[in-house]
Amino acid sequence: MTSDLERLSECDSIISNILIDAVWGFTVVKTAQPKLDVAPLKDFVIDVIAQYNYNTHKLNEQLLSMQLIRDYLRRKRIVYKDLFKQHLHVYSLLFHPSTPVVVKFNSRLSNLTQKEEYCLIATRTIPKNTPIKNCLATLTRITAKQDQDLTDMNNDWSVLCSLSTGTRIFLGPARFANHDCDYNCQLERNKDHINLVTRREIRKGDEVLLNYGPHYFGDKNENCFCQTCEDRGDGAFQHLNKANENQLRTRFNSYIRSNTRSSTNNSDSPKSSASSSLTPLSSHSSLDELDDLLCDNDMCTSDKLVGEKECHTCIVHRRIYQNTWPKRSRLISTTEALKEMDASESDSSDNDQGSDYMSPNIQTSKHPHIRTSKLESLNIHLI
Ligand SMILES: C[S@@+](CC[C@H](N)C(=O)[O-])C[C@H]1O[C@@H](n2cnc3c(N)ncnc32)[C@H](O)[C@@H]1O
Repeated sequence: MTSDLERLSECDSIISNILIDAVWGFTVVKTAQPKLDVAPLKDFVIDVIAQYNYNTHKLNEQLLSMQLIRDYLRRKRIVYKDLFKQHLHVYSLLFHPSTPVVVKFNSRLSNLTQKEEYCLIATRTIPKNTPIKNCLATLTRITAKQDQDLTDMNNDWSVLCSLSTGTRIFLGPARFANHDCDYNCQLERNKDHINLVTRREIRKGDEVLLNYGPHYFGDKNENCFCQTCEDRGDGAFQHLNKANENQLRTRFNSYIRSNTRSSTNNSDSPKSSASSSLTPLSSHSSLDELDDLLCDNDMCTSDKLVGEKECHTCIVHRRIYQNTWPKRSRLISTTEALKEMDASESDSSDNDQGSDYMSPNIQTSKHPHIRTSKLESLNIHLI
């Protein structure tokens, strides 16, 4: 019988493959994990996200109506279909214009672990003690045997948390939070999901970081590669200095091997081109600098013009949000724009969207009957 964990991990792989890998050109789903052939559909997926990113329910409807997904779900039991829909929603929320984090490639950690590592980066400042909006995970209980198997497999998408109710695993976008001994977030459970909640203010450009526990990376985290350990000469850095980076890698890899029953597959090794072409995240020294960058890919810096020189991340981001990375605009229908106008007239205090909705490019020529000046004041991009 299929367990909760097997169902959730399959959903997570299929959905990550569609909504992260196909869209951004990443490889968060490794070769051994289940996936569908979404490559031919990636433009369709990006277009659908561009059209419905502000309305997650509609976005899900559109994604679920894709033939590939319908064919895939047709063979599945109802319990799986329901889980898939719920988990799809959790991932679709990442694209909402009000979501304050993005999944990014992390070249620093990839260089150290010699695996392809991703992370969560804040795209705006998030105050202390605040749940990170739309960055959730789904919890599932696991048995002691599954716990052991996952530890043996050193599964990247899993962080185990021993709660009073037993061992559980969380899957969903929050799983991209890496560990740092000086973490800025913690997991908190709400009714259906778990949230990442800030322990201190997280500033725009900062990585969202969790504490996986004191012995996740070996005894007293002696194999931890976090920035804090590097700064303090602790964890994996305690006996070695920067000149011994190769030793560090060898040490981490032998730690991985000693915890791995089945051998890791080829896709676990970092993309050589990606790791060399990406600027380490720590290079964002000032907050304002992030506004000037198109993204954290050094092929795409502020001294280059937008357009043909944009990198893949920027091109896709612009297609989805009509804006430069990491700014998000809304792309909504005229009906909805009018509804928003009425709503804003009746409730001018609703400022939830803040200054992150930035789209001055209202296509008024297509919609001459719309009250343009009001729409402009709402910063709404019409379709
Ligand atoms: C839950 S995942 C976090 C997301 C992961 N970077 C990814 O791309 O899927 C846990 C994995 O991230 C990496 N990782 C996270 N924090 C780390 C740290 N402080 N030191 C070493 N590896 C870390 C390890 O490869 C670990 O197995």
